[in-house]
Amino acid sequence: MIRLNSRSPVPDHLRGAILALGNFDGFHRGHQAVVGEAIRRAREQGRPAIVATFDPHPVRFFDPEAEPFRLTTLDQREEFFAAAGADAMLVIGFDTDIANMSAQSWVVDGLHQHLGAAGVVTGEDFTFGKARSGNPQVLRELGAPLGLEAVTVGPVHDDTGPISSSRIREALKAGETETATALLTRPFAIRGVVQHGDKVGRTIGFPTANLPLDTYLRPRFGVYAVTGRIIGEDRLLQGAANIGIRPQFDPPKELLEPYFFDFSEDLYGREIEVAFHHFLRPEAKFASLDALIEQMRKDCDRARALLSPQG
Ligand SMILES: Cc1cc2nc3c(=O)[nH]c(=O)nc-3n(C[C@H](O)[C@H](O)[C@H](O)COP(=O)(O)O)c2cc1C
Ligand SMILES: Nc1ncnc2c1ncn2[C@@H]1O[C@H](COP(=O)(O)OP(=O)(O)O)[C@@H](O)[C@H]1O
Repeated sequence: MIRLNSRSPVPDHLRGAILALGNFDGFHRGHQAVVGEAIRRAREQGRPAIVATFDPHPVRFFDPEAEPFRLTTLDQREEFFAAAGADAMLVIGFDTDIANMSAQSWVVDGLHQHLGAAGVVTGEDFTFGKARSGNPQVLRELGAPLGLEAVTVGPVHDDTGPISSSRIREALKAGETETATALLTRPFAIRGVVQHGDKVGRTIGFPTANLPLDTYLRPRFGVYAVTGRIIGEDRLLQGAANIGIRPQFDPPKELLEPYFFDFSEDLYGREIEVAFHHFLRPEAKFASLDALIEQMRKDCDRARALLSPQG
């Protein structure tokens, strides 16, 4: 998919697009409805469909020390937008200039002149521009004279209420993985490049591919039944993973460490994605290494059972 940058010119064939405007970090059911509506309108009108996203996330720009909260990386979002049928992703590089842009300038200079957009679809609560002065009504009023149609899509609800990224974050922090999966329509997944670790895993019969957590939201620390895939390959691996500080080992380090079943390849330097299916237990420090190994065997048995079609 074509990746546009808010600073570079837009190729001619992508002008006149319908833009889904938002951040879409989790790409949860609510985000999917907004993006889906933009793509549906684009197809109907024979126009290209572009999906916007911010990088860095505005919250991180305003508060660089904020606790990590991301549900996806840019690469993960790009895959979701492409699968939904978008023609391009517009990455809005959030910086001081963007933060200080008025709502008027967003619409006239950004959406109309820079992008040449014919329509824009947002959620009902989308705000933009300096001091969040822009909202869907402002978008409609400023857009109308420019031939820019602004449409909103209401929140998607389930039995508990509107689906939101904060509900997903709370569920993941509580270890309620299955709830997060339902809201996202897929399991929460961490993607990264496999690093070298302490090489202890192989000596205890459980080699684990070490992944940094970066700015990803920290789900409840502990052991999970996971699936994994190597980016660029079709195979789906199954496994058990520890995410946390590994209290059994010194020094404590925040890591995601999946052990994949029936697998023995070298993964160093490869990009992999680990999806969280079921929380098994909190991470712990055991009386001995043998006690940990015994527990890891049980974890793997449970993970296999849960991940099997009958589980
Ligand atoms: C299923 C599973 C469960 C684990 N449980 C724990 C645990 O409860 N406590 C802990 O300190 N390490 C636990 N680990 C171990 C670490 O994640 C990791 O294997 C260890 O730090 C050695 O990894 P390294 O050689 O890759 O650095 C677990 C690993 C797996 C695969
Ligand atoms: N089944 C497996 N699951 C995870 N990693 C595996 C597996 N088999 C082989 N590996 C390889 O072994 C490495 C992990 O071995 P380990 O002894 O834990 O070393 P490190 O401490 O460097 O992670 C992984 O990065 C990967 O390259």
